[in-house]
Amino acid sequence: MSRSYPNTRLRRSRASAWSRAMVRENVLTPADLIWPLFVTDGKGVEDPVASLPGVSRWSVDNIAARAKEAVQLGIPCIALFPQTQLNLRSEDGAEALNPDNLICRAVRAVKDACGDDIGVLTDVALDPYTSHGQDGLVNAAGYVVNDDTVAVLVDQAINQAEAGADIIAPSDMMDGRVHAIRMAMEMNGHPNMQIMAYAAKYASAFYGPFRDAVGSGGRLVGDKKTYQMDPANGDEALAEVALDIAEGADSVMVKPGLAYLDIIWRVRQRFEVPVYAYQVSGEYALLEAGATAGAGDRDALLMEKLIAFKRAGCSGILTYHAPVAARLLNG
Ligand SMILES: NCC(=O)CCC(=O)O
Ligand SMILES: [Mg+2]
Repeated sequence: MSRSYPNTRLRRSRASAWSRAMVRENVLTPADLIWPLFVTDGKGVEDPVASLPGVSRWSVDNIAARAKEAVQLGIPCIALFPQTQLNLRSEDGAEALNPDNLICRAVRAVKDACGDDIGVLTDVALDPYTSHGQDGLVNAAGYVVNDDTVAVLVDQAINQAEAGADIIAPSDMMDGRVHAIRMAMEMNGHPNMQIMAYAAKYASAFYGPFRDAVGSGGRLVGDKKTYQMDPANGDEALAEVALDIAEGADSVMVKPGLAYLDIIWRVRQRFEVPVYAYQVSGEYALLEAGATAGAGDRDALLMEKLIAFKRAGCSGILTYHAPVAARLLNG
C-alpha cells in the first residue's frame, strides 16, 4: 500500500499541540541527565569557572547541597571531578590513591547527605592528579605506558569504591582497564559496583574548559592522541565498545557528544547495554557563547541538542546544563 498524497498528509498530526504530543517518538526527562560537578578545596567555596559561564567549582561542604538540589530536580546521578591543589600533583598522580583526597571526601559528604537518593559516579584517570596532565604514567620517552597505568587505576577505583562511589567510570582509554577494575571489584567486596566505561573517547578539541576547571590544561605536556581515539574513526569505536562490554562494563559512553551522534547510533544498533553521551565542556561553552552572541535562544538550543541524544539512542546524557535542563523540564 502506498502512502501518497492526499491520502497521506504528514502535516495532519502536526496541526495541534495535543497531536504532536501523541506522536512524539522521544522524550527527555530529568532522569536522563547526569550532572558533572567540580570539587575544590576550602570551606563555603563557590569558585566560578571562567571558561564555563554558569558553572562553578564547589568545596566539599557545598557539594552535598548540589547533590540535594539534583535529587529535588529529579536528576538521578552526579559525576564528581576534583581540582587538585598544585602541591598535591605529582609525576605519578599518587594523590589519586589517598583515601582522604578531594573526591573521596566529596563522595562521603554526598552519601552522608543523600544516601541512596542519588548515584555518585567517579572518574578513573590520573589527569587531575599528575604534574604533566596526562591520564597515566609517562615513561622517559614521554609515552603513556599502558599496563603500569592500569595497575594504578585499579587502586584508584578501589579507593573510590571504599569511599562509597556507586558508578566507577574509567575515562583513561588504557587497554584492559575495565577487566582489571572488574576483577578488583569482585575480589574486594564490590560485586554490585557499576562500571560505566568511557569506551569511545576521542582526542578532541572540545575538552579545553574542563582542563581549566580541574587545573590540568595549562600543564598538559603534549597531547592525548596515543590513547584517545582519532576523530576520523567510527568502526574502531565499535571495537572499543565490544571490548569494554566483554571486560565487564555495565554501560558505555561516547565522548564528546554532538559531533559523535553517528557513533552513539551505531553502538545502540549493535549492542544491548545502555549507552551514554558526554556533552563536554567545549560544547557547553559554545552553546552559551553562541546564545550570548545572538545565535539563538539558549534554552531552545539546549533542548534541541539534548533530544538529539535521545533520538540517537542514548539512555542518558552527562551535561553541565543538567540543572538548567531539569528546571526547564520540570516547568
Ligand atoms: N573525564 C572527564 C572529562 O574529560 C570531561 C571533558 C569535558 O567536559 O570537556
Ligand atoms: Mg578501550
